[in-house]
Amino acid sequence: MKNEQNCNRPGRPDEQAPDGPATGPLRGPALHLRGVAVWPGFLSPAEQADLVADLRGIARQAPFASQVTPGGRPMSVRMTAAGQFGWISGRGFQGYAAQQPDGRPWPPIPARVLAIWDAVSGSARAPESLLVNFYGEGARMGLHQDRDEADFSCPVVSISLGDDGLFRVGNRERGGRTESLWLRSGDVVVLGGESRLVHHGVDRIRFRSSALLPQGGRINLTLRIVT
Ligand SMILES: O=C(O)CCC(=O)C(=O)O
Ligand SMILES: [Fe+2]
Repeated sequence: MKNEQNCNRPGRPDEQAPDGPATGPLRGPALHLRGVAVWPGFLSPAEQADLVADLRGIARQAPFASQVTPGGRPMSVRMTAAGQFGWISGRGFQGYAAQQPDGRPWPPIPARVLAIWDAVSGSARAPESLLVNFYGEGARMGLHQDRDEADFSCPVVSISLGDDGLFRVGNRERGGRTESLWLRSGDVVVLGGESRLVHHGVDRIRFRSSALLPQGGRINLTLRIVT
């Protein structure tokens, strides 16, 4: 169902003056890669550690699970979620789901994660879904669009934790040239406006390039409005 509200609110943070907005916790201007806004080092090491603690709480209530694509191929990332909607994928189906496979609700989105959305999204609506992807050694995510949400005026906010990940950005259409950038722990990315539907993916991680996660690996959090 299409929600009549949309996410536009005057003065998206990444369109404001280079020295930042008058209020709010934005730290430094964003870089832009094909319209994708990137805040390198948005989170301090202490803030990153706090988020990892929040994620441990989520994983206790909603364990990370391996999923297969609708075509039956195993995905290399392991996933969990928080908020009103998680993501379930298996042979012949994939989509947002209001419950875990065992029928339990997803845990709530941590306040510290909501605060990041408030700082960078420029969205008048609150996020409904936090997807948590864990990339172990060798994991990757192929080029795709995030297009299962109802309202593309709402951005997707992505937070990187742990090992470096090589993030590739293409075009709205399939194919064509792409550009890549290493995302590091604490970086925040916004796919919004013109860049909301660009193809993107993670080619590889640099396993054990960060000491944030004792077992190594990369965690990516995405915040989305689904309805
Ligand atoms: O891991 C990333 O940086 C991107 C993840 C992503 O594109 C997604 O979850 O849809
Ligand atoms: Fe994506």
